[in-house]
Parts: sequence; C-alpha cells; structure tokens
Amino acid sequence: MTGANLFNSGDRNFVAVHTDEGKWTLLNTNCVDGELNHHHQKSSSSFMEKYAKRPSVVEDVSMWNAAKFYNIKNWKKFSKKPNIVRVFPRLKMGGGDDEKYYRQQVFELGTGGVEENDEFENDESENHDVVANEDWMIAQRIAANIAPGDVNPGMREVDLKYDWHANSHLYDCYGDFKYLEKFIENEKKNYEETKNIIEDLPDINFSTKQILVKNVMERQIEALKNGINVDGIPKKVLVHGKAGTGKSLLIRYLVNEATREFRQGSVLLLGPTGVAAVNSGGATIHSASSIPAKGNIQELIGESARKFCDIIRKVKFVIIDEYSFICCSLLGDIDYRLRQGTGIQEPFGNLNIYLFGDHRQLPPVMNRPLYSSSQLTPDALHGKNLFNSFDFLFVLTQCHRQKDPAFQGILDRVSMGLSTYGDYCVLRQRFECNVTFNEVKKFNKALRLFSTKEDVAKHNKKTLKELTDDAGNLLPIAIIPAKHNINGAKLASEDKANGLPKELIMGCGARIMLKRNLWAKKGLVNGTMGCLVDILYAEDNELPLGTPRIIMCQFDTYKGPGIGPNNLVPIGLVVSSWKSSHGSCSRLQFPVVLSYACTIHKSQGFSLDQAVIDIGKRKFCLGITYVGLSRVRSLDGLLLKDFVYERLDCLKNRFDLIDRRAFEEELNGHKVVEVCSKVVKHGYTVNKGLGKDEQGITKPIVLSAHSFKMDVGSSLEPNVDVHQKLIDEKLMKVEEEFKCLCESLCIDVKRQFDDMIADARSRSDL
Ligand SMILES: Nc1ncnc2c1ncn2[C@@H]1O[C@H](COP(=O)(O)OP(=O)(O)OP(=O)(O)O)[C@@H](O)[C@H]1O
Repeated sequence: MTGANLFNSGDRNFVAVHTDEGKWTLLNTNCVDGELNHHHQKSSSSFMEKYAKRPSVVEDVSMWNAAKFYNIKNWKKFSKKPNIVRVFPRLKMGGGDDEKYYRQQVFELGTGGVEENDEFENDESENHDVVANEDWMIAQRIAANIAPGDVNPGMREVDLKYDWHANSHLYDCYGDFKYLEKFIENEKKNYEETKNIIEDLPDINFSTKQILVKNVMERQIEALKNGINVDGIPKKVLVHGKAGTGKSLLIRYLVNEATREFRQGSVLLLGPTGVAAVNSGGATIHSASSIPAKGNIQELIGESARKFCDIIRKVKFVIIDEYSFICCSLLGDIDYRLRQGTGIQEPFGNLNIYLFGDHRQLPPVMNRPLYSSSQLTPDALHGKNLFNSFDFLFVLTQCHRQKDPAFQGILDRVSMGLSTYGDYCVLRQRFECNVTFNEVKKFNKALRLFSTKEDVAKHNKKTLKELTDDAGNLLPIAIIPAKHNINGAKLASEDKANGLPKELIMGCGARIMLKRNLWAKKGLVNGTMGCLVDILYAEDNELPLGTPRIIMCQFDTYKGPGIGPNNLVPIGLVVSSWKSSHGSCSRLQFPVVLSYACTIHKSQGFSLDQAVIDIGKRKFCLGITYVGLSRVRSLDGLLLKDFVYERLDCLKNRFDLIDRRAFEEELNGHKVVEVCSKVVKHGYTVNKGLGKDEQGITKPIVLSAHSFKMDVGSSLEPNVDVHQKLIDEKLMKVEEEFKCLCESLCIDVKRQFDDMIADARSRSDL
C-alpha cells in the first residue's frame, strides 16, 4: 500500500495483478525467494476468464476480493491469511508521475480496504453496495484517461502479443547459440593470426602544423631504423589542439606510418575512454596496460606479465589520445607499466610517447587534470612531473570540423569562458523554442546530448516507447532481466556491476551503444553506436520477459566480419563479478544501452552533422558546454534546449579555471623567444621556446607558425610589382631564419615551409 516492495513472509501467497487501462489481468504468482517475479507472465487472461466464469455463489465478490481471499481454482475461501495483492504497473512517488501514483494508491487502498473477515455468505447484500461505490472503482474510471503509452514498456499489448521467436530461423544457417555467442571471440583470434593491416585512409591535405607533427615521427622512424640516438629528436611530444583540429585523424596517419615501417604492434595506441580509443583506433589505457580502474597499480606477475612484455617488446611508439581525461596518477601508472614492459627504468621505458588532446575539453571524472597545481599525492606528483617533462609541444590551430569562422569564434570563447552576449544571441537563434516546427522535425533522428545520465535515461526510454515501424505501428519492447548467481547480487546497483543493469529495456530497431570493449581494433568498444536488429530467445524461454541468449546488432563503425548482408554482430551475455557482504556476486547481462541520447562526456571525440543538445542548468564540470557545442560541424546542425545567458557566463567564476589559465599561459608563450620578426605588417612569426627557464629547468619547446597570415589585402604599397618584391624579400628572409630554426631543432620542415610560402603567395594573388 505504501509502494514499498513486499516480501513473502513464508505463509502467504502473492497474487500479482496488472492494471492496464482499467482492466485487470493476473500475472503469474511465481516467486523468487520471496520476491515476486513479475517478469514471468503466463496466460494473462486466465484470471480474467476464471473470474468472468465464476460460480453464481461468488457473483458479487469483487475482483480484488477474489484475488485476495479466494482460491480461484475451486472458489473456496482461504481459511487462514489472505493473499497479498500487488498492483502493476507500480508507480514511484516523485518520479514526475505523481498524479498517477496517487490514483494508484487510492486504487490500492480502496480495494484493499475491504479487510473485514467477510464470509461471502454474510456480506452478500451489503457488499453489493459497497463494491459499487468503492473509491478504487471511481479511481479506476478516472484513470481511464491515461494514454496506452503510459503502460510500462515491455508490458504493453504489442509487447505481450509479439512473436519473439519469429525471426530466430533467419540465423539458423549461421550456427547455434553457442557458435553465435563465441562469434566475436573466434573472429578476433583469426584476425590476430593474419594481422598486418594498414588502414586505408583518404588523401588529406594536412595543415602545416599537422605536417610538423608528422615530420617529428618521420625523424624518429629514421633514427630507429638506423639505430641511432640523435640528440634533438624529441621523445616526449605533446600535441595540443582545440576540438576539430584533426588530432584523431593525424593519429591514424601516424599509426599507419609506423606500421608500414615496422610492423603491426609497433604502436601502442591508447585512449582514456572507449570512445577516445576507438576514435583513433586503439584500446583503452586500463585494458591495454592492465591498469585497475580503482585502487593502486600492482606489478604484473606470471602469465599476464609475460603476455604484456611480449606486446611491449614490439612497441616503438606510444600514442595517447584525449589527454584532458587523464589524471596525474594515471600518467604515473602508464609510466610504471611501460617501465615494467620494457625493463628499462627510464620515463615511459624510453619509448617515443605522444600525448594528444585539448585541455579545455572535459577533465578526468572525479580526479585532477594534468595541469592541476593543487596539492597532489606523491603518485599524482610523479605523474605531474612526467607531464612537465614533455619537451616538445605542437599546437594545432586550424579547425577542420567547423568551417564557419563565426561559429569557430563562438566555440573558442565558450572554451575560454569569455562568451559575449552577442554569442548568446546567435546561439539563442538555435533554441528549439525559437526555430520553426519544420526545423525541429529535421532533427528527429539526431543524437541528443545531455549533461546528466538521468536525462539520458529518461529520453531513451521515452523514445523507445514511441518507436514505430514505417507503417506507424508501435514496435515491440522486451524487458531483459539480468541473471544473477545469488539473490544478494540482485540488490547491487548498475555501477557496482560494472555498468550492467538489473533490467534492460530493449526493442528491435532500437538505437544502442555498446558498453564493453569487445574488439577495439575493429571498432567494437564502449561507446560504439549502432542498432539492435533482433533478440534471439531459446525455444523454452518465457517471452518476452525472460533473458534472451543473443542480440543481433549492426554497428555504425564496425569494420570486422559479421553475419548476413547487413554484417550483423551477434552479442551474448557478458559477466561482471564483485564481492559484497552477500559473498561473491556475479551478474550476466547484455553490454548495450539505448542511445537515442548520450551524455556530453560520452560524446567527446564525436564529429556529428546534427545534434540536439541540453547543456544543463548548471555547469558542473569545466569543458562540458564547449565539448557539447563543438561536436557539430555547423550552427545549422545544432538545436539547443533553451538556457539563460548566465549559464554561459558562469565559467569565469569557477575556481578550477585558475589552474587551467596558468597552464594555458605556459602553452601560449611561456619563455618563448621570437627568432623571426614580423613579416609585412600582419605577417608571419615563428616562435621557438629555447627549452630552459632561468633556473635551467627544461621547459616545453614551442614551435608554432600560428600567425602565418600574409595579410596583403590591405597593401602598404600601391604599386603591385613593388609590393610583390617586398613580400618576396621578406619571405626569403623568413625562410632563412626558419631554416636555421629547423636545423637547430633537427626537424626537416622544408616541405611544409614551401607549402606555407605557396599558400601565402596564393593569398597575396587574391
Ligand atoms: N587536414 C585536414 N583536412 C580536412 N579535414 C580534416 C583534416 N584534419 C582533420 N579533418 C577532419 O576534421 C574533422 C575533425 O577531425 P578530428 O576528429 O580528427 O579532430 P579532433 O582534433 O580529434 O577533434 P576532438 O578534439 O573534438 O576529438 C574530421 O571529420 C576529420 O576527418
């Protein structure tokens, strides 16, 4: 009656009743260790039928009383305690459905209120009136205005009547359930044996800065091939670039270069999250380096140590993407593991290491970013010192994702917390409430980004419930309960079970996101998006509420082998184990979630044509607004949930911005010595950090050409020929100086310099 779970006290029976649009249906009274298991529904009409055909002697007994006091097989009244009757759907108070909750409470209370020990023979005359006027009947009539869609997904008529076995035969020719369950594992093994694949990448006109980074790697490759250790060739390279400057793409090219020269496995490509890893084609730091997600790193021993050392023996480059997500202690852990793998007690085992990222994007969850200067634990301090020892820094500045300079400007200012009211006014034009209905409709299939997991879950569930086929018919939804080894395991939260929920609500045709790294090299990682095509149940499965054996999925970016013309990936249950006061617990569930929406955190690294974004009412974490807005390529691809200007403006008041600003100052020109003076009025500068500060401590060397703008549009010299001569002279002077600089840094940048000159000339032609 209070909405609390009821447990069987041992000497009572449960009778579960589902209230669907005012109709009552009896659910199976199957109990699992005392708790009613409403997933196992049997012939839903049996109670109704039996009640409808009840003998005349119990004709005036209400359905509630029938469920509570009678054995409906023989219509004998229970002599001892009555049944406990539970009503489905159960509604939770405060869940936004309070009106329905109170209706249901009245409903339960009213019907349950007839508690007197009424022998039907005695109550016949009175009960007639009582029943006719009971609260619950009135409430039931009022409740009739609740739309059918309000019935919980998985319990609707369309779900209960759907033939869930209908499509199973489509997969018969591909093998049995066991084969399908092992499909990815087996394909992975085959691939490991035949691997040496260079990714087929498109021809790209790399920006000048991207070429600078490529050049460093080329020099490193040359040195490695010749077995020489050249002074001046950097070992630890930090590549910083705001969102969309092509870091991930560049990484893929670097991996190709190294793989071509050496062999598969010569690059250890890591990302702090699954999405970051797959974006650049790597694995997560934790899985690839055997670093525990929680607790201290331990030395690898036995078989796992041997395997890891075998992998590291082939590695020549370590590339880590999305460094903003990495905390100080994690960088320390990576160093520890690489030293162990190589057996060399030098930073990162003396391997060439690259950190790619953008410190203005999201920081590590519940941890300090690498630029943090707050009090650090000794482990974190060790990581921080390693970060400071990165002696080469490249700053990518040309944004390739957003081409519109006005939108780029807005994003830049959002990232720095310097948004103007003008920026807000531009963004406001993209508020859902300020665009036409037709414009909103264009975003029907767009991914929704929210700042909180709760909003994501709510949106996903709502969208799934409304899912229809092309003819507009509602698509069926299945509730998939997890399997547990012991009852105590059922009590564990999703977090405890490593992201596996107790209950998964899924439908055929639903958009999904993978929650496990199944095959990183082929793009099956935590965060990969796709579509659930079929749910395959065993013949003896109770439908549609039991646990299926396989789900057939189609993933957007999967590049490996699959099943059938749509290259489907069969996915079986995965296990998560943990220890609790109940003992060793485990949960088996499918590693997918609905993905009509995802959190902004999960979206870091995405390049999207369209997105509907709710940046949330408050900025609970640095970088969240910037990461959200910068996922799309243009303003037209953005639809926003409305927010007030103060929401953009609040960034500058954040205390954690102080550390970030200090770090940026260092990036932007700390101890930088200008070796080339300006060319023409708004000309070209090349900056080089000399590498040591006054105390003789090595600091990042900054090599940049960011102000390469041959702004000759506003010509100083009216005579075109003289003007051109002036430019040529100055460019020659710059070229000389630039060459000196490159020589001193041992970088052959002649080619890109020529490109830059050509670029400048073409602009001057304009
Ligand atoms: N030199 C280039 N020329 C044209 N397009 C490019 C170039 N470099 C990258 N791109 C494209 O720009 C888009 C953004 O690139 P990418 O995802 O690599 O950026 P990123 O710096 O990793 O962004 P984020 O920090 O948001 O993850 C991609 O569509 C990519 O293919």
